[in-house]
Order: sequence, then structure tokens, then C-alpha cells
Amino acid sequence: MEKKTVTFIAKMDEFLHSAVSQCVELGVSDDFHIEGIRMDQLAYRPIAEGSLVVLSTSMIESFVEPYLPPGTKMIVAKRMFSYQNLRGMLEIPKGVKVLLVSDTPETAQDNIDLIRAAGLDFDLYPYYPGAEYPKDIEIAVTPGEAEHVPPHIRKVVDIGFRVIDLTTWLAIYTHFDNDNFQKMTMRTLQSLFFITKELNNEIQHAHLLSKYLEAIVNGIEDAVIAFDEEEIIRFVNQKAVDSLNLHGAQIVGEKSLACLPSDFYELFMDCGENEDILVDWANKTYFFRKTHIFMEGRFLGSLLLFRQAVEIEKLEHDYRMRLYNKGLVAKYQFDDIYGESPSFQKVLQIARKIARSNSTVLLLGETGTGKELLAQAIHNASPRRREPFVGVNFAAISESLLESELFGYEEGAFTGARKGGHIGWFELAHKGTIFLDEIGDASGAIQNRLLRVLQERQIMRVGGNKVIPTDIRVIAATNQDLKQMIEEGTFRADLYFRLNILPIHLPPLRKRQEDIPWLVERFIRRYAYDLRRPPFTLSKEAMKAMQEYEWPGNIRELENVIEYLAHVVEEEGYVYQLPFMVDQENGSIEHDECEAVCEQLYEAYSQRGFLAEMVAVLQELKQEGSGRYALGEQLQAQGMEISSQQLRYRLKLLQNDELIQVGKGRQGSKISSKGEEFLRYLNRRNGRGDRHEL
Ligand SMILES: Nc1ncnc2c1ncn2[C@@H]1O[C@H](COP(=O)(O)OP(=O)(O)OP(=O)(O)O)[C@@H](O)[C@H]1O
Repeated sequence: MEKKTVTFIAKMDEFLHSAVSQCVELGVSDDFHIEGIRMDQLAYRPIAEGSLVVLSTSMIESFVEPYLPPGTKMIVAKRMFSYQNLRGMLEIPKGVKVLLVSDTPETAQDNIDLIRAAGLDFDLYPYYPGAEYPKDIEIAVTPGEAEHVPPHIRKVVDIGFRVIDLTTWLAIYTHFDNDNFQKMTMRTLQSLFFITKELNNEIQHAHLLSKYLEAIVNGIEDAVIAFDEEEIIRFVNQKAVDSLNLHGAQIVGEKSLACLPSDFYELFMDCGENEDILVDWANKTYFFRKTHIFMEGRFLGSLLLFRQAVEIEKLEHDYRMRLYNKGLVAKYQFDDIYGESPSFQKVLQIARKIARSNSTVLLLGETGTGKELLAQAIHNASPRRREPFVGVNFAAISESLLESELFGYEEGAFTGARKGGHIGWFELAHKGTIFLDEIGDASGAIQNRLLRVLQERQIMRVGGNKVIPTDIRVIAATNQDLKQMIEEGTFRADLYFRLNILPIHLPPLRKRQEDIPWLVERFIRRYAYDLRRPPFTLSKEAMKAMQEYEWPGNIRELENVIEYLAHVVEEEGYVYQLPFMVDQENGSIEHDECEAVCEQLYEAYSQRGFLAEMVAVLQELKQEGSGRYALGEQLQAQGMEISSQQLRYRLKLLQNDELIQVGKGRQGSKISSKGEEFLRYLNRRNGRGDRHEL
């Protein structure tokens, strides 16, 4: 039997293509002969006799009518969106504004009506070229007309062309009295079954995913509560239930105000978005973080993570302890660095700023000016402070060990290499800071390797072939003149330029004499505290001598001097006690102050007539310290008549004048450094001819 003809007529090709491909897909072309004619072709393409004409829209009815062979029936196709294509829209959250983009106002509105008819409830705004629309819209939906979408739109969902609906197919089959319609509807339904099955799979998948997520969130250490935009609790993990003591209460699906403790709720409300804050609640301190959840620009609610501060402190403490046990911790902070002079304060100011950056720092200064101290303080003030600080001293380690210590080695790299290999300092410092001290002492070979690490930020173990990326901040230090070393050819210029990115010059102590009294006071306090003794002062002369001294060992030397004084000074330190004032050749101290003190003592003892006894006691004690009884006997053996009462008195006086130190109980007495100096003074006097009377 000859097939009847169905003729589709439309203004544009798109409708005709879509209608023909649907006919093939649904098997309609098996039952009928299908024709597609564009309106402008009607003049030369006659419509077949006895065919059914299907128009794309009622608007072209009057145009087409004159071309119809007599008795030809004409119907208008009803159209709908395919469910398959509409699925893209299901990912758009409810309540979000959506632009419906089409080519004309009418088609835009038509499409909106169709989407609503399909049961999709979106906040849709029509748009066609030249139309106004709310500027806060970020998502557009279009039936195959993406070219009209305004440029700022972030996401476009193409729902494809509208398809001919089932009632139109029914009208076609009924018109020709063809009972294959049922067969055709089966095909349509099959695609619906397919969609349903797919949706079902997706629901199951979503369910599984939510179970996974629940297990993950329950497994994390933080307490977690998720709220929707109306502050209804949507999720709460076990840790949160335990922390808030909400066991057995109905929480999920409830308003947070109603089911959370009211003071806790207020803290949650006060917490700003993405702010890490510490709050006190129920006699405990908590660490809070609130995050807002957005989807496609729409606020969906917030997430609160909280944890007891002690738990975080413990974690940090454990981590620090692990680093500490490995010696990978920087002890000093900026507060530990003393110095008030403007030149030094300027250095500290620059260093504090530099600390925040990630760039390489080069510390330049004489020995003992505090380069290592500053390197540690910079690390501790940097974002890397919780990570390792690894110090390497190029002067303190032998060349043969240095390479493998710096870069590590693989098992079997050389004879004696440890099983399993060895991690190098660069690897240990990953995420932290490496301090390359005395960099001027690095050999040529090491300089080459260092340069490569600094350039490529990756290392290779000795005997290995794998590159290990490293994230390390480098702080180098030297007391040598690197520029001169470059000229002499002992330091690589390119390495110098890699290191000299942020140079800091630490001034020598002699260039900031005004700092000395202040430093002296700080160190006295520190050592007095360490030795559990009262603080002491320095005489005016002693302080002057300290300020005039050159300090070749800089602050390290000054610190050592104070430590020494803290052991030998009682209440006030004198010039003769300053170790750097001791003349190395004859062991005497040369200063007026000492002379004056000794002179005074000499006068006082001579006037009282017991200078000879005092000298004899001092000389005896210089030989060997001894108790009072033995001392009396020794003096008598020298022909000196002295009662034990007198001896006790002499010793008391010598002790008061700090010439001897009297031990407790049976310990006996011994001569002090001042006592020895007094003896030297007497010798000098004798040498000058002004002999004392013994
Ligand atoms: N400004 C300062 N305030 C307090 N102490 C300081 C200061 N500068 C240095 N010191 C002390 O001096 C000693 C030496 O400091 P540091 O090791 O940092 O010097 P350095 O410049 O690295 O010396 P070197 O070049 O010999 O390695 C340390 O004990 C440190 O505590």
C-alpha cells in the first residue's frame, strides 16, 4: 500500500530538521512519507495531493493556505521540551533567578510557558537580543540559541529545540486512520522508561554519596553542624552531638535557635564568615570557623566547625615536640633580640618586614653580631613558623660529609651508606626554613649544587636519580666579604646574586656603643636570674671601659663577660674585674681605678699596723686555701705571733674588702681575684721603690 504523505511547513530549517529526525527516531517515517518545506519554497515545491500539512506555528496559517491543494487538511504542531534535555535544568538550585534566552519576545515567553507546563518551577526571566534583564542573574537557559546569551552569564544550560508533542502525532495517525500509533507511543514511552531508570540510578548514587559524606564528616576530628538558609539544622556529626551534649535530642530538621544551647547559638551568630576565632563556652575555649555555602551564587546556608582549643594546642605541641626532638626548632623570637640604638632598631624593623615574605635573606655581619639569632627570629615571625628550622654551619662540618648531609643519599650511594638511605637537611627543611651559616666557607662543589637547588627548587639525593621538589625558605649568613671573594674567584657570582635578594647588615657592637649600658643591664638580669643571685651593677669606670672596648667578638663576647662577672662580682663590678682588661703579658690590670682601690686598702691596713699580717694571710691563701686553724699554724711557723681571735678579725676584714672568699663550715678560705690583684699592686709598689713595711 502506498504511504500517505505528511508535509511539515515552517519558516526556518531548524523546525523541519527536528521534525524529520523525530519521525525517524519514533518510526513515524516507516508509516508515512515525510516532506519538509520551508515557507519560501512553497512557490516552486508543490504540496503533495492528499497529504496532511503540519505547520510549525499558527502564525503562518494564512500564508500557507493559498498553496494547499483543494481538500488538504492543515494542523498546527504542538510542541514541548524533551525530558531528556530538561534534565540539565534540574541541577539549578531552586529560588535562583534564570534567564530564558530566545530570539524574539514571543518565543522567549512561549518557552517559559512550556517549561512551566513541564512542571519545572523556576524564577524565569525572558530575554531576546536587546531586552532588559536583572543584572544579578548568572544562569541562562536557552532552546538551542546560545549565540544570544549575554556575555556576563556564567553558566548556560542548552535545553535544545522543542520537539513535537504526543497529541500532534496522535492527530496525524488519526487523520490517516493508521493504527500504528500505539507502536509509536511505545517508543516514546521507552525513552521515558530509560530516563526513569537513569534517574533512579542517580538517586541511588546520591544516596550512597551522602552516606560516604556522612561517614567522612563523622570521622573527622572537628565538630560539624550544617545549617540551611533558614538556620534549620541539616546535618550534625557525632563529635558535635557529644560536645554540645545533645544525645537523644531531635536536631536535624529543627530550627537551630530551638535546639542548640542559647549561649552557643549566640556565639555562632556572632562569628563572622571565614573567620577563625577563639570563643569561651561552658568553661572551655573553642576554636570556631563558620563558612557560608553558596551554589550558583545563591546562599544555601552555613557550616560551623569547632573544636576545643586544648586539642589544637596539643596537636601543635606534639608536632613542635617532634621537631624539637630532631633539633629542628628555632628558639629565638624578635623579643629575645636586644638593642635600642636607632641603627639596630632600623635593622630589626627591616627584618620584621622581611620575615613575612618568602624571599631569600642574606645576613651580613661580624662574628657574634646575632646573625643566627636573627635568622631564627625571622623564621618564627614568618608564615613558616610551625614548620622546621634547619641550621647548617658550613665551617663546622667536613667537606666530605657535607654533600650527603645537605642533600641526603640513597642506599648504597657509597661505602658505609646507611641501609634505606638518609634524608638530607634540605629535605628535612621542606615547608620550613634552612639557615646556611658561614656560607662563605662552602667549597666550589657545594656552591655549584647550592646554586642548582636555589634555581630549580628541587634536590637530588647523592647516588639517586629522582628529583625531589622542595618548598624552602633560605636564610644565609656570613662574616666574610663575599664581594671580595667573588673578585678573588673563591665565591660564585651567580650564587651571590641568588642569595643577596634581601641583604641585612648587622652593625658591630663598637658602632653602637650607646647600646652597651642597656645590653649590660639586660644580660645582668638574665644571668642573675639563671644563677639565682641578686643583680649587680658596674662602677662608672667599668661601664666606661666597656663602652671604650672594641668588642671583636661583639655581643657574644659581651654576653660572656657578663656571665663571668655574674660569678665573680658581689654588688658592684670594677674595671680590674673585666676580663678583657687583664694585660696578657704580666697578668696585671692597668687602670687607675684598681690602683686607687688598692691604694686605699694599703693605706687603711698600714695605718692599723697589720698590713704585714694581711699580706701574709693573702700569700698563704694564694698557695693553697685553708681553714683558720691551719692558717694560724702556718703564720706562726713564719714567726708571726697572731692569736686566733686576731686571725678571725683579719679574715673578716679581708672578706669585707673582697680580698678573700670565706667558705661555709669547714670549707676554709681562698684568695679572690681582687686579693690577687692587691698582691700584684704591692709588688708594683715594691718595684717602684716605695716598699711597704712587712
Ligand atoms: N642583639 C642581641 N640580643 C641578645 N643576644 C644577642 C644579640 N646578638 C647576639 N646575641 C647573643 O650572642 C651570641 C651569638 O649570636 P649569634 O650566634 O646569633 O651570632 P652570629 O653573628 O651568628 O655569630 P657567628 O658569625 O660567629 O656564627 C648568642 O648567644 C646570642 O644569644
